Amino acid sequence: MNPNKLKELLKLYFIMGSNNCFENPAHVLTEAIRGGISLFQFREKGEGCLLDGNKYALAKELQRICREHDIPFIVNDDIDLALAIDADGVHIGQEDEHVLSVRKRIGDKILGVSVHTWAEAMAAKAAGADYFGLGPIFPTSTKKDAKPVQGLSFIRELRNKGIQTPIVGIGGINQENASMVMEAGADGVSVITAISHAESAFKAAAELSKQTQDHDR
Ligand SMILES: Nc1nc(C(F)(F)F)ncc1COP(=O)(O)OP(=O)(O)O
Ligand SMILES: [Mg+2]
Repeated sequence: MNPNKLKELLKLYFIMGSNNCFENPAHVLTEAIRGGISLFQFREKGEGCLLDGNKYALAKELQRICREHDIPFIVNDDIDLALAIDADGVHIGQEDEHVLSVRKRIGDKILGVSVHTWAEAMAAKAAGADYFGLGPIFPTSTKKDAKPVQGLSFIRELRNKGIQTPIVGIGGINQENASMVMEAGADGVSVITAISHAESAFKAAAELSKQTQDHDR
């Protein structure tokens, strides 16, 4: 995908699974879209997550909502599911299937990779990653096996070294700190609980969307 188009999509990247929600995930996603998210990742993982047919059914339901509103649908980790439902892309981490083999399997779908070091970023770039997920930027309780909090330094390091690859920050990002992540050089922020646990997913997304505008570098 064209990097500039992808940078626009990464502005407000909502990530959610059924176990991140107190209420109906389809309703939360619909409200988040109404509030202004630009990209969605289906991440059905961790304690109490759906499996097999139930996971597939929820993926199809949320994908339908995204398609109705022209929001690309990304699948976390599960390449088989992504291919089965013709998702718009996948996101993988360092412990998931290797970037090279995933790229071969998904063709020109969007491929996001979590990177935590210069070496991981260069390897992912060389293997065909379309964007980097950098984090955890701030402390997070969502991902139980998250790596140490890295703050904004790694975003700044990549930009100072002239890396233009689309970058989205992740981990503990909310309405209070989203602007800082953009000012450090990220093209967007990804959030889970800042929207999925909000009183109003619509208002939370709208506020975050405001914070991520007007930071064109
Ligand atoms: N899911 C993610 N999405 C992003 C995105 F860039 F999309 F914001 N960045 C990072 C992660 C974390 O990916 P990973 O390290 O494989 O852990 P998990 O599979 O538990 O999410
Ligand atoms: Mg993963």
